Amino acid sequence: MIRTTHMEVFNLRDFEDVAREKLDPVYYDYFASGAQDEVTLAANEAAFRRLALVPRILRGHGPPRLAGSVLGCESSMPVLLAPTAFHRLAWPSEGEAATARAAREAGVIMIAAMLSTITIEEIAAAGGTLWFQLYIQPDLGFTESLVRRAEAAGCRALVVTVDSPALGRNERGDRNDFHDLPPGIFCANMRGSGRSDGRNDGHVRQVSLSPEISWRHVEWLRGVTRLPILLKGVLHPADAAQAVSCGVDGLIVSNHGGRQLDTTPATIDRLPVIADAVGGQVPLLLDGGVRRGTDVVKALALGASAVALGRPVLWGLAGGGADGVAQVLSLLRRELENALTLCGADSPGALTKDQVVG
Ligand SMILES: Cc1cc2nc3c(=O)[nH]c(=O)nc-3n(C[C@H](O)[C@H](O)[C@H](O)COP(=O)(O)O)c2cc1C
Ligand SMILES: CCCCCCC(=O)C(=O)O
Repeated sequence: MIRTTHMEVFNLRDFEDVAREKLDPVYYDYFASGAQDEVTLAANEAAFRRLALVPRILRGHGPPRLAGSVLGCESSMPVLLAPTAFHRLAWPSEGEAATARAAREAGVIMIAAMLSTITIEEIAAAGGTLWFQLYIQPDLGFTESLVRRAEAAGCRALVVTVDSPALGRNERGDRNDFHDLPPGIFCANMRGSGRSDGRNDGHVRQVSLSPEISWRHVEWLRGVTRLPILLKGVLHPADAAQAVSCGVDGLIVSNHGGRQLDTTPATIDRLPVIADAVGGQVPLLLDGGVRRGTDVVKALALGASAVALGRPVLWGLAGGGADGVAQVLSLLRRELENALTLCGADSPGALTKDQVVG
């Protein structure tokens, strides 16, 4: 159990307090913040609190089974690690390698961020099942070289982030004048060769979040890889339907943890309309504000195959490296098991949408 001078952790929120105590305040703000007024950041958690769970009774079964698979990848519970950038700001010695080790030991899928601070090959050396998150770069030759590296490293799916035609306006970052990584920490995957402009020093300014990225690029990507492709950042049912028509294999209902367009709705509030639009043709995942086993249960009941965790993983990492992340995952697993049991469900698939009321 991670303990600091005056804190013990009993749940995922407690880890934020530990991390705040340990982190440089500028890095804490980078991890914790949302865009502008942070309306969406707050809405994600508030929406989970607003929804109520209706248990079913007298089901007479054993302990719930949490294990299952998503897009052919086994997972010990329906929880993935969402892609988050710059893990060496939280755990300088190892960064993403510590996160990957904890995910492997917990038997869950880690979505490695393109903007990791060690390379995808180094993460793969530490990790179990990995998916690779991609911001499609206008330099398609470079983008393809990243895809080939992810494939060669053994990544089992590509997660294309589509909510970032520009960077969200982060005022905590502006106030802290935090616009680049400190010396010695880089966007490690961006340092490789293969860029048509020859720039390869891994500085954040080399990353392009471009409004030119379109469905044409998704079609292009579909043609260059056989890996399953998920789009991350889908909130509109028409986009969800178009993604399925484009041959996309899965969707992540996400508002980037409230870091991109502020005042977008909470993800859990968008899940039902997206689930209706997709009609079970591809798996749906959800992230944003998942902090409790009951949150996971609500998302599963409303149509998600699994959820992804963003900040709590960073808090665990900052608190204790791989051990801290392991503890976050183990706390959530225990809560999920308990919540499923109390809901009368022997597995995630036994939940029904009428068990969530608004
Ligand atoms: C510090 C930080 C960095 C992030 N970096 C990325 C990233 O590089 N790529 C991406 O697609 N999403 C990124 N995200 C968004 C997460 O993948 C995820 O959507 C979000 O954190 C989920 O919300 P939660 O933090 O409330 O769990 C980042 C989020 C945070 C907090
Ligand atoms: C132009 C670099 C942007 C880094 C964004 C990483 C991210 O998605 C986030 O912080 O959120």
